[in-house]
Amino acid sequence: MNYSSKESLQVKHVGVWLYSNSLMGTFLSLCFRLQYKQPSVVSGRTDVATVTPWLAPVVWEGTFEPELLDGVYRQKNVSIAVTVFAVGKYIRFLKDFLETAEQHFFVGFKVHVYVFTDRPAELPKVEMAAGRQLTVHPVPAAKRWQEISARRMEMIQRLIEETLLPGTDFIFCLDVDSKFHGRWGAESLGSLVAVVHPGYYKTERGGFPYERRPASRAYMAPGLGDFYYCGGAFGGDLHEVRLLAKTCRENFEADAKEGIEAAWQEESHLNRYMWLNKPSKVLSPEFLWQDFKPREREIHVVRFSGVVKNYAEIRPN
Ligand SMILES: CC(=O)N[C@H]1[C@@H](OP(=O)(O)OP(=O)(O)OC[C@H]2O[C@@H](n3ccc(=O)[nH]c3=O)[C@H](O)[C@@H]2O)O[C@H](CO)[C@H](O)[C@@H]1O
Ligand SMILES: [Mn+2]
Repeated sequence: MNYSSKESLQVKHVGVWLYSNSLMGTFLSLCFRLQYKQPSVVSGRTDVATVTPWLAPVVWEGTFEPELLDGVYRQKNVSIAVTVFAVGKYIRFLKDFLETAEQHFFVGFKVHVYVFTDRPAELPKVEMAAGRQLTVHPVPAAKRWQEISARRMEMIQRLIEETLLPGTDFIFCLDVDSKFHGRWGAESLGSLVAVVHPGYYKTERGGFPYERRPASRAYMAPGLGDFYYCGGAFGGDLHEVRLLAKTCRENFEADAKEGIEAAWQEESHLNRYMWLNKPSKVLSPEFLWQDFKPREREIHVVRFSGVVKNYAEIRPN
């Protein structure tokens, strides 16, 4: 072909413009390297809902291309923080949690795990891949498990404000009494991310274990509610999660001053928050299953699951 000098200048300008646009650059370079199934707007999973009424994706196996997503976010060099609390006897769950995270959680990404524990001497030794690290934050022991679970919000808020901002892109806050069994990667990233609780994803909203006393700041009136989200896994970008943690913590403390503790502590406050501030991405119960529950038809992959435990033996009260 014979371009005139004017034409070739235009072609060059278009090229420069494309490559100066980082997102476009990402997609162009991915297109050259990646082979994946052609997306379709008329076929896909039909056994589950893949979008909420406020147009947030609901993430299920079969709704995303793992390689494509990893490629998009790896080029952005994103960093991910994880908080996990292992207070009292719950330190026993940490080894499996960390080992399985190495196998399945954001493999190949920059991951920094923050462990909050009163037993730093009992920290398990787990080898971590390059780009992954762990920091221990000592916390006091507690007399009541409700206190531990509720105090998490305060510590997450402080960690974000004092250590993570600015510099870290995303954070996930996870229960320790759980293991990873399958991929948990870039498909989970979003500004405010909630996980649908595995125990209530087919329940009518009237049956959700929300806080039902109007005196509590976690109150949910009958007839309201989207999904029942779990307290054992949530996340998002640092600003959104800071606001969530701060709000839940303030509401929890204001309730406590009036002698009221929500039915499921911070989980109740989180549910109230997510009702008022809709999550930008909803993760299906694949992202927090429970080992004691038989696998259901629509669960094609269990990514993360709570282990069976003897509450009376491991909790302080
Ligand atoms: C699947 C799920 O969503 N689980 C939620 C549910 O819990 P679970 O029954 O799974 O609660 P849990 O006993 O796992 O406690 C929540 C978390 O608090 C920490 N911990 C608790 C007790 C203790 O002695 N030491 C300690 O470190 C630990 O990280 C644990 O994973 O209800 C709790 C009530 O508030 C929380 O909302 C949990 O997130
Ligand atoms: Mn748990």
